[in-house]
Amino acid sequence: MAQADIQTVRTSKGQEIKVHTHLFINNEFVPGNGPLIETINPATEEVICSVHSADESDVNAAVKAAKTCFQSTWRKVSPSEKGRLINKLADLMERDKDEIAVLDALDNGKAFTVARDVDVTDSIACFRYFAGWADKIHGKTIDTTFDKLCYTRHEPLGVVGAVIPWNYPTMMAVWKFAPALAAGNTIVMKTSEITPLPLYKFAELVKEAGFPAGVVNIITGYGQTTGSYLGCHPDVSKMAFTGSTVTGRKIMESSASSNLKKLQLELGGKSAQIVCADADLASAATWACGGIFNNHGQSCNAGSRILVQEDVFDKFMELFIAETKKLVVGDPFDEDTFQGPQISKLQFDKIMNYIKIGQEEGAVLAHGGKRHGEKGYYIEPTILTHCKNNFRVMQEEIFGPVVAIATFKTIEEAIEMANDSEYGLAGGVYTSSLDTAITVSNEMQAGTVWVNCFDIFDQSTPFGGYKQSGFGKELGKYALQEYTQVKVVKIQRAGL
Ligand SMILES: NC(=O)C1=CN([C@@H]2O[C@H](COP(=O)(O)OP(=O)(O)OC[C@H]3O[C@@H](n4cnc5c(N)ncnc54)[C@H](O)[C@@H]3O)[C@@H](O)[C@H]2O)C=CC1
Ligand code: BAL
Repeated sequence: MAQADIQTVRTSKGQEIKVHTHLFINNEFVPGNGPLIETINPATEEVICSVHSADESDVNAAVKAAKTCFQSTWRKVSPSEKGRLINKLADLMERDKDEIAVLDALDNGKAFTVARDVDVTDSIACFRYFAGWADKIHGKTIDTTFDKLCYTRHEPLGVVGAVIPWNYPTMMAVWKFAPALAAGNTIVMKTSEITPLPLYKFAELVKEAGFPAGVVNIITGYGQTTGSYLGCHPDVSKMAFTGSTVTGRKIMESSASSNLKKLQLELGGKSAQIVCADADLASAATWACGGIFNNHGQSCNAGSRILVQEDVFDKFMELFIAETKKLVVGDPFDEDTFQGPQISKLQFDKIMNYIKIGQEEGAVLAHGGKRHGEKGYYIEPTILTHCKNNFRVMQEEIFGPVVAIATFKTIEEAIEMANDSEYGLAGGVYTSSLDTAITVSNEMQAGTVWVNCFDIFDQSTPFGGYKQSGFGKELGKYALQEYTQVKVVKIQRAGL
């Protein structure tokens, strides 16, 4: 398994970056004992480099570092100092924004401009938001009887384990790091084995910012081994997970069979975008197009079902197809690229198969449907119309640039169709009626509802699912509850 830590990687434009490929434990880059994992450039199908992975002994070492640091150091660091360190990390990310974005784009295939201006920019804002919370987390006194003093303390959990997916390699990590650290926890993060590179750059910045050794530990490896060791570890107090519903269940099983660790699961989705006849259709077409095709359709909240009121179906489709035709598919490092390749051959094949399944079920292929180019896992933005809600393409998460469109007659019918799903992550409604907007927002079984917009995030607003899209909230003040536990202290006053 001997491989030097630092490897040089190259973009399609000839830019060279040096990256760490060893595990980051206790503020040091150390070789892993698991198998070397090749990470593939989805735009070229070629190997970028190999990274070390963590076996059980490495996971144990990372958890031990996090536990020791929590007990001996981190819990004694003042909240304002924690906030200062988190802000410092945000400053360093700002300085090295382009380099992190290059690694996000190279490893994941997303457009470099999107990685820089959305993923990394929003991640920096997320750190700054939670840095501000670090010294504002506190309990309260509760009056009970005259002879007692009662108060609550919002205490950290200890060692947090985190497992993240490949669709937002930097942002999904930061959504967990920021509240976990602000609330006073230490953390062991397992990156996706498919996109390990950006977080090793980030690890360098953790050390440079001056975090004590062991506060942040970053490892990679396969889910069924490395991820499972972390999920089963008795010294991990909580697992924060983003990924598939199938894996979410496994993480629950790991918790149940080990120490009943607290869980936060952000899982799959099949979010509906409802287009009402009274909507501004041009605006709806623009938002709905981004709502499904942003990040190549590889978002848990992707608006992958569009429900259109039947009177305006033809007009909406004309506008929606025109918007879709504007999307530039190509090399992630071209300035005007909107959509790069899908993440892997596995995902490419899965998505192409769904396009076939949809047509076999009776959907009409209104746009796209084919591979784009000859090299790389590129798929044309694809529109399937005349779908019924029981079609597999309307019920199953495709996680690609494929939208399934159906029509409805009444708002009640649209709400019923939107809610006829095992998922409940998000949804949207386009209407000019305030009353319809409120009715649909109230009735939709989803953790986020967008009105006359879609896929808008802010670090101050919570995000998380209903039903089989998981539980627990990321972002906003709500996220702090996920990383703290409440203790009540009851003091008997002497002589009373
Ligand atoms: N909600 C979301 O943001 C995401 C949803 N997905 C969905 O999942 C499908 C499959 O994609 P995958 O990459 O296979 O997702 P996945 O859920 O298997 O992988 C996500 C992460 O979980 C880890 N993992 C896998 N098994 C584990 C286990 N037993 N214990 C602990 N960690 C484990 C993986 O190593 C990775 O880091 C996609 O087609 C998509 O539908 C995938 C990625 C993100
Ligand atoms: N769109 C950000 C959340 C996610 O897809 O995982």
